[in-house]
Amino acid sequence: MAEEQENIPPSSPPASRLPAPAKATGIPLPAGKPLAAATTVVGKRKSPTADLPPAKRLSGGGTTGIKPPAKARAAAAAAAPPTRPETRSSSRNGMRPATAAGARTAPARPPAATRPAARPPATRAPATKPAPKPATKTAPAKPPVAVRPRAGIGATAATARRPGAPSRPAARGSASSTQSSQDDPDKLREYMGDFGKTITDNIQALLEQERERLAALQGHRAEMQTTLLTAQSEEREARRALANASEEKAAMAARHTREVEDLERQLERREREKRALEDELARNLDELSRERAVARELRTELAEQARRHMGLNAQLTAAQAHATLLQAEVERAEIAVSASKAEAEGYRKRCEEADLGAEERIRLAQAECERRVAEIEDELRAAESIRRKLHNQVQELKGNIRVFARVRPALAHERDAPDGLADIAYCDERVAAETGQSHLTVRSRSESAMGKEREQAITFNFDKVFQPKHGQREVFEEISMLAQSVLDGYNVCIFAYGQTGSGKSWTMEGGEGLHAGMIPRAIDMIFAESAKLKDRGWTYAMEGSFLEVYNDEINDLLGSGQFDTKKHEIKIDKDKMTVTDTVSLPLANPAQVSSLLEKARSRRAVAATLMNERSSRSHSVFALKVRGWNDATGEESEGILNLVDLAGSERLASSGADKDAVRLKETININKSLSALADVISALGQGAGAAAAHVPYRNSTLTRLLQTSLSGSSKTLMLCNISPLAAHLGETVCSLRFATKVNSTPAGTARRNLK
Ligand SMILES: Nc1ncnc2c1ncn2[C@@H]1O[C@H](COP(=O)(O)OP(=O)(O)OP(=O)(O)O)[C@@H](O)[C@H]1O
Repeated sequence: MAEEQENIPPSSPPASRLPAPAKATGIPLPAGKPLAAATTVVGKRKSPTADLPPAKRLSGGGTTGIKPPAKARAAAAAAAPPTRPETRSSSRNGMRPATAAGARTAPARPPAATRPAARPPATRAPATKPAPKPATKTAPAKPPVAVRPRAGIGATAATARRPGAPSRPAARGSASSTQSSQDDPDKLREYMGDFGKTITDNIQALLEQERERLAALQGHRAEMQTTLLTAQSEEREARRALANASEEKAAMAARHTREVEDLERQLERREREKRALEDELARNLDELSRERAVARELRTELAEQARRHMGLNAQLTAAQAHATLLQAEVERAEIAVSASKAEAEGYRKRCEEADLGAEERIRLAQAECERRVAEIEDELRAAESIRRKLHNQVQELKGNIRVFARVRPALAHERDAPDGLADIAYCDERVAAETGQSHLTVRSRSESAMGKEREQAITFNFDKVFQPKHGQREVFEEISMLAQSVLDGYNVCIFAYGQTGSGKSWTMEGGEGLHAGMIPRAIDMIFAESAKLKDRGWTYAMEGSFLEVYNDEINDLLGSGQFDTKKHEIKIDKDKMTVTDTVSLPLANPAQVSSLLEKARSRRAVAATLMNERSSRSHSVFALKVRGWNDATGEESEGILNLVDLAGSERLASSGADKDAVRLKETININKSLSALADVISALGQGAGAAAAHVPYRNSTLTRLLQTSLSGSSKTLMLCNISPLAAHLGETVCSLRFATKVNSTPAGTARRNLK
């Protein structure tokens, strides 16, 4: 049983909460007490004889030989009242009515264990000490012997139960009867016989009573055992039910946990849904408020529209009234117009008469005007002729062969050149402008044969010196007059001369926009001026060609195919020069000239790729032929503008030609052609007529190509390009000497090609 109790989980419900079967037994279990205790209590359960005190029952058991169950005995021992020894002695005595009376009265007493501790122990009490209370209670069931009308016994019994009541009259009665019996032996014997019989009857009655009780106790014991078995089976049932209930509880707890989790998840979902709904509600509320605002605006607008509508209605009414008024006025006006028409008709007739006179006057005025215009045009043409003459005179005064020097700026990568920049000094620009002459001085340092360092300063005079700071615009300002001369029917030849990299191509072709060189600027100007001269009756037609002279041979830069392989011949007939098999393109506007230049440039680049780098080793000649005619005057003119980019003027050593046969041939040809050019210019400077020297045009292809442009009737300008680097100083001095030689040539007189 103890083991089973240990198996009960601590959380098991108290016995009082056990399921129904436990209750069905009708055995009340004390709340909060373990089942074992309850069982013990069951063992003590009140039987039909429960009114007997446990001590008495045990005592009876001991007398009858019926032993209660061991546990009952133990419980009885634990709960045995201290009166047991007394009881046992009484039982053994068996003859003392006081003891019997005490035994009978015992059931009315409370259990000994519950008696107050202050009660004196029974062992110390006198054997005759009766039980204090219940004697009177049991009396009605079986009248004690003591109450029989026999005075002696009654007195004895009363004395035995209540020894402490000496004042009772029964005691006194007993004493007097003892006295009388001593006096009368027969009475005494009779008394004793009666007494013995009574005693025997009483004992018999008591025995009978005890037997009945024993039988009742045995029946009760069997009943108790049955009840115990039933209780045990019920207990097992209860335990099974408890285990089932525990399992069920655990399952329920798990289910409950799952349900709680499900509910929590549902709760979270609901929370989320709630939040989403709240958000949506907020949005809807926002939208609603916006809608309301829109509705308010619409209502306001509607009210405004209604107000306006009413206003318009009022205006319409007013306008209709006004229209009615106007209608009446129009009708009046129509009448007035009819009257005016009639009046106008009268005026028209008078005007026609006046027009006839006016037309005559206008015709006369127009004739006068035309006469004046003709006079003015004649004056203009005369002025134009004078301008041309003056212009030519200015050019003549300036010289038909003019030389400019131009020093280019040092390029970014040249500023840190090891030898630095050459020491070149320029004259004062104001002095140069006043005198029309300018110069530059080049200083060089060299060692003499004696090992002395000597400084040499060479000054070169030119018509104009352009410093590195001067741009393309300033250079062209000095050249523009020559370009104008082409329109006037003069041949103009502009050379760019100098060593490789000195800025010849930059000067002639230049870059974009502000950096445009002399060729595009001259072309633009010629087209612009020809357009202006249209007012004075002049019409111009232009065509261009672009040739290259390389190793004294001509290549057409505008020809077909990638590279010109044709053999070209120069033919001159009566001051008219032509080159066979070359292309001359008509040019109607500057854009066409630009595309022509671009084509020539690209072909030159291809040629350079196929035959080494030769752009600086060849002369390029762009020729713009300008033919003009004046329908008013019948005048005609033809001029050619030659813009020549000469090959680099390097000396043999510095060109590296001494190590390379191709370069040697190039250099020889370049020097030959440049020398021939110098000779031609020199010869031209010696004047025309009888004293005129032979001009050696035929000494080189270049001079022959430029023959018509260099002859006495042309205007020539040489631009000597100079590098600013000290490393190029030797070549610079050579170029400047060559340019000075050209510049020192006496100028001839240019001739205008008029027909
Ligand atoms: N006045 C200038 N201002 C700015 N840059 C210049 C000027 N003159 C020349 N240059 C630059 O100097 C470099 C050499 O000039 P360019 O090619 O005109 O020399 P070149 O004498 O024609 O040479 P090549 O004989 O090889 O054709 C070019 O990069 C050019 O842009």
